[in-house]
Amino acid sequence: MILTVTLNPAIDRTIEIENLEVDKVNRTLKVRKDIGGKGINVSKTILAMGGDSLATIIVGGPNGDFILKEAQQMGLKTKVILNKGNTRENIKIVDVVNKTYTDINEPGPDADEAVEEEILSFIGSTLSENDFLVLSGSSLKGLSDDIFNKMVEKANQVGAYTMVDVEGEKLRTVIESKPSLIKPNIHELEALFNTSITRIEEVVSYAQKLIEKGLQTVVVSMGEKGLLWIDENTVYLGEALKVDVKSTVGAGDAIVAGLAKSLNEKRNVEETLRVAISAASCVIETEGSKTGNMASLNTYISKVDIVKLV
Ligand SMILES: Nc1ncnc2c1ncn2[C@@H]1O[C@H](COP(=O)(O)OP(=O)(O)OP(=O)(O)O)[C@@H](O)[C@H]1O
Ligand SMILES: O=P(O)(O)OC[C@@]1(O)O[C@H](CO)[C@@H](O)[C@@H]1O
Repeated sequence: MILTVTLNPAIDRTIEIENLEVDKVNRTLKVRKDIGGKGINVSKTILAMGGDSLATIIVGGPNGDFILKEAQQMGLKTKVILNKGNTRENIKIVDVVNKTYTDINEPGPDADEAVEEEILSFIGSTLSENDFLVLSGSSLKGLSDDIFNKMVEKANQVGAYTMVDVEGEKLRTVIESKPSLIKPNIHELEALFNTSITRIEEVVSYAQKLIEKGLQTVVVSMGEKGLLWIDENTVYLGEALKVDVKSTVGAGDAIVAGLAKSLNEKRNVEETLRVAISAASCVIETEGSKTGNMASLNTYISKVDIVKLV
């Protein structure tokens, strides 16, 4: 089983604009609303690929109701933890002329006192060996600073595989709990080491420092430059496909979805990277954070180039 966790889901409001200008009145071309938050996107993409997962979500208020209704309509399996505060709405501005993608994310509501205990006990009682726990996205105010560590530790206790896609201090902290795999993008890796990275050799060398701390695998996504897989013995580069980018929202989540689904099916690294990159290509060809249309998935899988560097 793949269990995703979204502590801070969102309604993603995607606004298309021609030539976005700050300090001016801008008129929209199109607006759409999707249910989002990184773990929800991972579950949506797994479902679109014909896979199965359980999405654990903390929701509340009218926005929470909207998310539950949409999730049910799309056939997403959910474990719902109710919170009093209204779930957030995030703005995604796509400038269709200049091809820029701007995110404005709300912090989300405060967590009720009971929520942390509820989520930890659910994870503890649900996961067993061979399961996958996928933790991604931001947290809620009111939850412990080391909430992600606590969730990883629950999974470690039963020998489940843990995948984490979080940023900033949360990433720095969660590494101490030794998740099986983390997926920073290159900017998150730079922030982690307080440096700037230009060459692939540097990405590999910083990722190897994390492997030395006890992680099994570090997957670094690098936008149109593709993806690096680094583990104790090997390094693979998966090259991105050239596609018509409609929205990059959820590209990283599609990578995580492809990794989780393929590793859960015990595919090898090369196959896993092919699936992950192909899923991301399908998602970025899709408007907003609508579920990616996976019609091209198999064609893309056969096109992705994987290079074994070590
Ligand atoms: N412009 C692009 N052209 C082709 N592929 C892309 C492009 N941008 C992203 N991708 C694909 O999506 C993957 C993930 O992208 P990226 O590294 O930007 O993730 P991220 O920063 O975690 O994404 P997110 O925007 O979801 O936070 C890349 O590894 C690549 O396969
Ligand atoms: O604020 P967070 O939790 O870091 O990110 C939330 C978010 O930007 O991530 C998804 C795309 O990856 C969107 O659906 C959502 O709005």
